[in-house]
Amino acid sequence: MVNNAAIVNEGSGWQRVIAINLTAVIVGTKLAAAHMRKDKGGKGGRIVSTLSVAGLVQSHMTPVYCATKHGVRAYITGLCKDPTRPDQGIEYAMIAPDAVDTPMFQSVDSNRVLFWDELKDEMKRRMMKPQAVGEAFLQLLRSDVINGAILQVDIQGKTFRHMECVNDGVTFDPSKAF
Ligand SMILES: NC(=O)C1=CN([C@@H]2O[C@H](COP(=O)(O)OP(=O)(O)OC[C@H]3O[C@@H](n4cnc5c(N)ncnc54)[C@H](O)[C@@H]3O)[C@@H](O)[C@H]2O)C=CC1
Ligand SMILES: CC/C=C\CC(=O)/C=C/C=C\C=C\C=C\[C@@H](O)[C@@H](O)C/C=C\CCC(=O)O
Repeated sequence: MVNNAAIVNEGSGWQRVIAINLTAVIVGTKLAAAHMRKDKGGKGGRIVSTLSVAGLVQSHMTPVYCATKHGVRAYITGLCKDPTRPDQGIEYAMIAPDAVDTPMFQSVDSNRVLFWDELKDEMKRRMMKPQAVGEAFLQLLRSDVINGAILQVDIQGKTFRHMECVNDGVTFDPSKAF
């Protein structure tokens, strides 16, 4: 199961950002986990949530959006560390891209993102094609164990992090995960 839907809007209507980016992730994850857990008759599985670099840093450009992505990281980290998780047979991981050339990015303007006029050139310089994120996603799924992984994707390449955001280089070491 993938939690991917999100919006960005720092203007009026910011409450909806919390509803979609954070509340809906919690609701969806609860529903999926209840269906998937092996100890309750399910088949187990993986739940991957699309974070953002905004879930790893604090940005004055998108403070509400950042708060939701940090919230997702905290929530998923908690599930990842649940001592009953191995019996449930569910793994949790996240992918954290930098700017990507999608309708979300293309629709950004100074009503939705703060300081956009000053920062847009820097963000556009860092922008990736969606394929880069798709390839990273597949790389994540090919790993034997993914519980605890955050795969950061940016124009420098890919970096695996563990839930505490310790940079461990490009190889995910499951022994350091939870
Ligand atoms: N585009 C970017 O620069 C970056 C995007 N992300 C994340 O990637 C994920 C995908 O975003 P993009 O593809 O860029 O955006 P997008 O705007 O192109 O796609 C978002 C999708 O979410 C859906 N959605 C929005 N609200 C919904 C709702 N209430 N119910 C059901 N579906 C809803 C939209 O219909 C759309 O298909 C998001 O979690 C976003 O935060 C992360 C880092 C950078
Ligand atoms: C604006 C694009 C909309 C949505 C995509 C998304 O996920 C939002 C990201 C928002 C903020 C990301 C900030 C990342 C910051 C760090 O990488 C800094 O090193 C970047 C330096 C300058 C950018 C401006 C800032 O930090 O506010």
